[in-house]
Amino acid sequence: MVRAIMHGCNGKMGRVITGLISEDEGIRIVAGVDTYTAVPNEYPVFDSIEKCDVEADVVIDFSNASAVDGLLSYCRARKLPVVLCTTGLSEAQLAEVEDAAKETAVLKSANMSLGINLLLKLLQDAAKVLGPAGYDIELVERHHNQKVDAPSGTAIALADSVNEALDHQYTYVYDRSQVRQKRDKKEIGISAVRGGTIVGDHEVIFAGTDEVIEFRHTAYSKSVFGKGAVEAAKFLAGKPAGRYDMSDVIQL
Ligand SMILES: NC(=O)C1=CN([C@@H]2O[C@H](COP(=O)(O)OP(=O)(O)OC[C@H]3O[C@@H](n4cnc5c(N)ncnc54)[C@H](O)[C@@H]3O)[C@@H](O)[C@H]2O)C=CC1
Ligand SMILES: O=C(O)C1=N[C@H](C(=O)O)C[C@H](O)C1
Repeated sequence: MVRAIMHGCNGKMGRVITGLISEDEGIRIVAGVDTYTAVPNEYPVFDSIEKCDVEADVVIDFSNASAVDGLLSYCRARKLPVVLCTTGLSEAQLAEVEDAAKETAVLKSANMSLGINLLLKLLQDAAKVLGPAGYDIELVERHHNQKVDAPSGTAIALADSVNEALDHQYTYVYDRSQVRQKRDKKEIGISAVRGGTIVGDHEVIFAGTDEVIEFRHTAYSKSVFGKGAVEAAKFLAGKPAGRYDMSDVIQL
């Protein structure tokens, strides 16, 4: 039985994971961490990771970018594997993730769903044909009105996947309002929509002369992320130090 610490246990995803794990015989939550502690939990909850003294095999993190530095230090010190799902990390934090992975197992993924992880792969084939053919590439993501980071981590991961297939020749443009000029051929425009309870929607558009090809993924419930995170935690427990991602967990 894998013992997990749920970091961000009282947030939207923390609650989804708590529900999923309560019905899973292969894993249990032995402790939670959240700065918001004014709700009852069925496991002990600490208001910071530093205070958590419960033995565990893995941490699942859905919290806030500001909480990730402390979490990485904690996991490094204890050689504790961590499934890092929080988005909006700075460049310095991304470098810190790579450093931490030299000392413990770190699985970082901006999106734990099967669909997005398949899309990351499919897009590379499309980009290799449509990029050189001169198709313009644009990305639109839509999320709920509680989301704090923009663009979404998934949008950046999708753009990175396309750009990797195109030998990293493209730059990303997030805002066209300050310039009066046509788009460059070698750019990927990324737009963010925020509203209501949209769970997560990503559209990748390849626009050519007289034809448009669109790839779209729509999440209808947060469970698709939760299920992937639980599978990732079971996979990562006991793994040696290193960088992992969802392609190590899901057969694609
Ligand atoms: N990788 C993926 O598949 C997915 C990633 N996410 C990302 O996960 C993160 C959390 O998403 P939600 O659960 O929707 O947000 P949320 O705001 O509902 O929950 C975050 C929780 O973290 C807690 N928190 C804040 N600072 C903390 C700290 N220092 N230590 C411990 N807990 C702290 C908050 O009190 C809150 O309960 C976001 O960055 C989001 O983009 C969300 C869904 C899927
Ligand atoms: O904040 C969210 O809700 C989500 N965040 C992730 C992201 O930024 O890509 C993944 C998912 O789309 C939901």
